[in-house]
Amino acid sequence: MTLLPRPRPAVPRVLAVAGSDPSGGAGIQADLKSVAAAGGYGMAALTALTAQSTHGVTGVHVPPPEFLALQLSTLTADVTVDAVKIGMLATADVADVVADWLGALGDTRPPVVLDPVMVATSGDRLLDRRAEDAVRALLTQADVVTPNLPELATLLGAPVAADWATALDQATALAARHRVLVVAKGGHLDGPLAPDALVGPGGVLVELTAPRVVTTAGHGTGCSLSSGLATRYAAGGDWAAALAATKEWLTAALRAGPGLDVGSGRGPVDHLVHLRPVPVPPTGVSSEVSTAPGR
Ligand SMILES: Nc1ncnc2c1ncn2[C@@H]1O[C@H](COP(=O)(O)OP(=O)(O)OP(=O)(O)O)[C@@H](O)[C@H]1O
Ligand SMILES: Cc1ncc(COP(=O)(O)O)c(N)n1
Repeated sequence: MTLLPRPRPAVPRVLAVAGSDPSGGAGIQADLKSVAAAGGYGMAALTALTAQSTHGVTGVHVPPPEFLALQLSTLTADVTVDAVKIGMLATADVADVVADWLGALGDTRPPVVLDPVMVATSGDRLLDRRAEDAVRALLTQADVVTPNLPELATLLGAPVAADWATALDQATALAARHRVLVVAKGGHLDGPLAPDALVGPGGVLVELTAPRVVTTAGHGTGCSLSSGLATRYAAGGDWAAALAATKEWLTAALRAGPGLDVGSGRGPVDHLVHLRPVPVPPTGVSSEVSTAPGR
């Protein structure tokens, strides 16, 4: 669907449709900080509550899906939403509510970044296995999808990529199948670099490489990347530029995470690193724009 042109707001109003992480590292708590760090105004409609610490998830509570529908309709009857980030969806019924809401907006729907959260890094499931088809169906209503490597493999129905070249091939196949832009993320690979790429049906549009940060404080990087991307796109209207700026910020936030001293497990990144009194050193992120016609 071709979306109606939208004005570029000075302060984008960005809605996260996602789950709650009381430890503040992932989920809507991370989204709100990430949106603020990118200069946006953050809003949140909760899909699910988790009981969670830096050590993992001990419980998930999903409120009635109709209540999510009410959150979404009440909010959007009043507030203009400049971009949407979708995170944890928990169940097929919840995913269907989001699909119905987006469908009803038609060509007035805002740009959508879908982070297809399936399993927390701690290994705990955040999406019912039976809901995978419902998340796949949502791809047609997203502008960009930001799967990690296991999520990319699940969405495609392929084995998990063990190297970056395979990840890029899988991202291209997913982009072509669903006519969506894909951010391939190399956070789960080993090696000295953490590559990401914006990929269209014709291949890589832009590839970004950061030195891998050696840290235990990497909780919520996926949530933070997707909401930062949605916010910067709403402000600037350019996915590649939005991804590059978000990667730069996230790399600095990852480096600064241990300084927060939150929990004894996998701690959060410092979303607000640029507000700290210590100057942020150069991150070493480099980007390479492809000449291939990606989309
Ligand atoms: N150790 C690291 N050093 C630098 N960047 C990283 C590191 N780990 C992850 N990233 C970056 O963080 C973002 C999220 O990547 P990742 O592949 O970890 O996604 P994810 O699994 O969805 O995140 P999460 O762990 O929050 O679920 C990407 O931009 C990735 O390159
Ligand atoms: C509510 C919620 N949403 C998303 C994640 C994924 O983040 P991570 O993979 O870093 O655990 C999470 N742990 N909790």
